[in-house]
Amino acid sequence: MSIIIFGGIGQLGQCINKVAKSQNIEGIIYLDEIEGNILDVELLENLFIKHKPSYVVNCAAYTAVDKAEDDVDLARKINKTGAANLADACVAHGSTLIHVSTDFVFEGNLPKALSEEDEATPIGMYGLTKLEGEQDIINKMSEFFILRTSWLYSEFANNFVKTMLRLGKERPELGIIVDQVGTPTYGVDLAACILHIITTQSKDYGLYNYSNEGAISWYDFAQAIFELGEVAVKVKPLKTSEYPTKAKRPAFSLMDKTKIKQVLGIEIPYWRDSLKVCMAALA
Ligand SMILES: NC(=O)C1=CN([C@@H]2O[C@H](COP(=O)(O)OP(=O)(O)OC[C@H]3O[C@@H](n4cnc5c(N)ncnc54)[C@H](OP(=O)(O)O)[C@@H]3O)[C@@H](O)[C@H]2O)C=CC1
Ligand SMILES: Cc1cn([C@H]2C[C@H](O)[C@@H](COP(=O)(O)OP(=O)(O)O[C@H]3O[C@@H](C)C(=O)[C@@H](O)[C@H]3O)O2)c(=O)[nH]c1=O
Repeated sequence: MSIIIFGGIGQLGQCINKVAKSQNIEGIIYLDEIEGNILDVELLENLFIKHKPSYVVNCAAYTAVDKAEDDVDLARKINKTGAANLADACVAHGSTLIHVSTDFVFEGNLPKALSEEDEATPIGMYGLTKLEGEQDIINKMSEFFILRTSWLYSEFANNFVKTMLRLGKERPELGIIVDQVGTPTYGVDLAACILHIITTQSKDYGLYNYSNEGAISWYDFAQAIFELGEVAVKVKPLKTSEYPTKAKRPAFSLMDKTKIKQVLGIEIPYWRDSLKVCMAALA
């Protein structure tokens, strides 16, 4: 069985590589943004002819949330058109698409865990273009899994955990937003979920939420990182209004994972347990 990972050297791509190696899963091709440019339709056609993938995993994305506000055209090309190109190629070649999306498709103004049925009304261009990508996939094909995840971190690439560890060592005090609540997701856990879908050859296609368990603020997350990493930095809780950013972010984007647990039989670790695993990998 051949599996292609687009965005294969990004954060999640590297997590999939780690888990696949530990599970001795073979036949996975990891492509970077040049050899697997999801905007190049002819390149995609040739890749699909050559590799005949049973599964295609789309980890490729424009993920710079603030920059996307000014760089909408490129964000839309990668997050919408790129996803649509992969959907077209998957339909033409009979491949199943596993696509990764985000909690930032939600406005985040409701004090409840958001299900797959809840309306998505993004408040930033990153979230909007990711939602457009989801919609194109849903309109073009039926054999897809879309996994919405949130606050992704790992020992690989750039993420909040690694930023905090760096800043915590450089500065005596940090101000961290306390009124944005959601759930961190350890990329290795999400990678295991993706590989579970592939190895079980599930046919329960559709849209699913996946994050770790629990609900915390960015402030809580930073405190836990510093505690587990034994970094002695003072952390000050800030309101969103005290930490202005170009893009608006959801205030409450906790996602309900009932569907993925019940339908796909996925077991989800608690966020702090997974953070400990990541911190050990970083040590
Ligand atoms: N990071 C997070 O906090 C979260 C991420 N997600 C989603 O999870 C998925 C994986 O994210 P993550 O691994 O963290 O993201 P990364 O930014 O680490 O990886 C994305 C990869 O896509 C590559 N890429 C960019 N443009 C193209 C292109 N045209 N063709 C092929 N590849 C391209 C990037 O290459 P290069 O760097 O060279 O541009 C990068 O390697 C994404 O869909 C993201 O939206 C969801 C929630 C949270
Ligand atoms: C660095 C820093 C960030 N923050 C805040 C800003 C923001 O609200 C929050 C997280 O900041 P970051 O810029 O690291 O993360 P951000 O890019 O907003 O993270 C998002 O990325 C995209 C790709 C997603 O899909 C989302 O699920 C989410 O993970 O922490 C502080 O309060 N203080 C700080 O010193």
